[in-house]
Amino acid sequence: MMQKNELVKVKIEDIGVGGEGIGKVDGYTLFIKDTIIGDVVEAKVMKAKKNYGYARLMNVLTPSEDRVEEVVCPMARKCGGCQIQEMKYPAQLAFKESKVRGNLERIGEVPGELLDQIMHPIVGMDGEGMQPFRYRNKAQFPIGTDKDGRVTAGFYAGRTHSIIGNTDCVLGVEVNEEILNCILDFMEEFEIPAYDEVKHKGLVRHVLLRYGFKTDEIMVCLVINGKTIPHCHDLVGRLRQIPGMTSITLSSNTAKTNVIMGDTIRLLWGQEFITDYIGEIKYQISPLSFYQVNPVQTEKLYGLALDYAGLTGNETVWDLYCGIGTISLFLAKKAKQVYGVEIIPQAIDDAKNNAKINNITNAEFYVGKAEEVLPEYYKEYEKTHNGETAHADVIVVDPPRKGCEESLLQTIVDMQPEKVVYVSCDSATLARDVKFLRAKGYELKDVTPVDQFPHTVHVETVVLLSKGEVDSKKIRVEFSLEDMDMSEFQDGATYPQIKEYVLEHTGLKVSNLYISQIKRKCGIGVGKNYNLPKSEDSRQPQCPPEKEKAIREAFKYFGMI
Ligand SMILES: C[S@@+](CC[C@H](N)C(=O)[O-])C[C@H]1O[C@@H](n2cnc3c(N)ncnc32)[C@H](O)[C@@H]1O
Repeated sequence: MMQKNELVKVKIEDIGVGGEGIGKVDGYTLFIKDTIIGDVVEAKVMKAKKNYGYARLMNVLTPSEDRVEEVVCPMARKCGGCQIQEMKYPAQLAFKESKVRGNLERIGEVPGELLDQIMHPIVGMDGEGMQPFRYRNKAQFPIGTDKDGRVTAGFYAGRTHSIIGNTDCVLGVEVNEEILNCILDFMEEFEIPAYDEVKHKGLVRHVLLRYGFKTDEIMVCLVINGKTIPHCHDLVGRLRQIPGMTSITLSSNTAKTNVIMGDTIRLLWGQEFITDYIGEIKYQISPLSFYQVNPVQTEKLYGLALDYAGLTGNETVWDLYCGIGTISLFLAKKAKQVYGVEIIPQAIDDAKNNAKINNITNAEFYVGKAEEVLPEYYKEYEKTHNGETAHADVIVVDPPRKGCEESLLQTIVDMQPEKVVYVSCDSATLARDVKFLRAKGYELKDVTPVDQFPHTVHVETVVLLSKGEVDSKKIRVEFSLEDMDMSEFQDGATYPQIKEYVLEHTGLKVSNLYISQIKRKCGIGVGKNYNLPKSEDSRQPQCPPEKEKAIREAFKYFGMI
């Protein structure tokens, strides 16, 4: 075990979830902030536990060859928003790719040989060797007072309430700085106080900025500890001079809370939303809407999801955790019907509205928890359709970091879609869920990481799973729609009628397969290939005697025998 204040020399081998470099000294693990893979550093142990500890970087003894010569944002270390800005971009991508692969192997128990075949290189931002900045379409700056008593905008210094002034975050668009300076000058001039988190006093708390990359529309929303802002007309007059200004609003948040936005939005000028596009789909984005922050990479991510879904226009698709329907609407253009499920009612309102403005009529949206809505729909469908299971061709999930609940994954398996497309922002929970789906017979077919958040440790991944030998206990029966038995139209009762009769009179559930087997036995014609196995080695389950008896009773009742 290390001792506090001990000076150690460490080679950094990995990056932790919080962005700290990780190195080992005689088997003892140390986490050291502001280091990157390949650095050899001198560090001082600050906190020592039994098997691991935290150390402070004292000197970079030998810099990693992946270190950038000059860090673009001088605030990067203090701010903590960009954990790996000191790493060259290609090295960031390599790190993220190996993180996804490592989690799939370790947590997901996906064999390395399989990943060699199905995992594609990470999709980074364009430009070989470039350092991608200015990719975020959304920024939220806290407003406070600096030590000289001047109003300032910036970010909170780690674990404190004090704001370090920085009006130009290099991940955001350049116009943000002009807007913030305009607001700060206005506040200075009219002596409008910034909010003080500790005293719960003052007025202006945060400024939310959004920018439409395809439309150049700008949104400004001031979050205030009150209902109005004095000299509001003056502020609006200044802000609307900025080219692209489209929406100026106030959000009232008078609660003593860390939550940034208040519940109500008041329009000051323009309209309450800005418009932007992902691909050809138009989205109206209001201050409270969830919208992906990196539109360039989002288009690539959704393009992959669409590609993996392999739609031809005949499919029924579920988009679970659909937010404002971004993926749903992307897929709706190529599917027969899309159902979206999302927990936040406001997001579903946005989704419905977005469907409307794009003239999309084959997308329906439900508010609720995916793990409740889908299983309930499945059970209800079975009840009202005589034991038939609800059908889905493709199920897309894009859950938050914690991944999907097991009950939801089980319902997905029960529904047996041909394809499951999993979009994930946490490869550890993705790996856990992939393990579950593979154990239930789904095959992992493709894995592609996408870098949505350059300079941070986060990485998105999209994977495709296909229906394989689902549930090894059941024997696979293959048949297609073309083989469907049409003879029922000549022979008295339909399959659902027979099923209903059997269920009502005996409480037994019988399948189409069993009905067709007994029809054959009774010499009632069935379609030529109906339920005959396609491959030589397929074996069909045989109808048990009590079900045969019940089916024969139904045939008698319908005058078929
Ligand atoms: C990673 S976002 C994906 C949103 C959307 N697919 C997109 O790309 O814009 C996850 C979404 O899941 C929603 N959510 C969280 N828990 C949920 C649950 N249990 N059931 C349904 N939606 C949930 C969140 O509100 C959020 O909109």
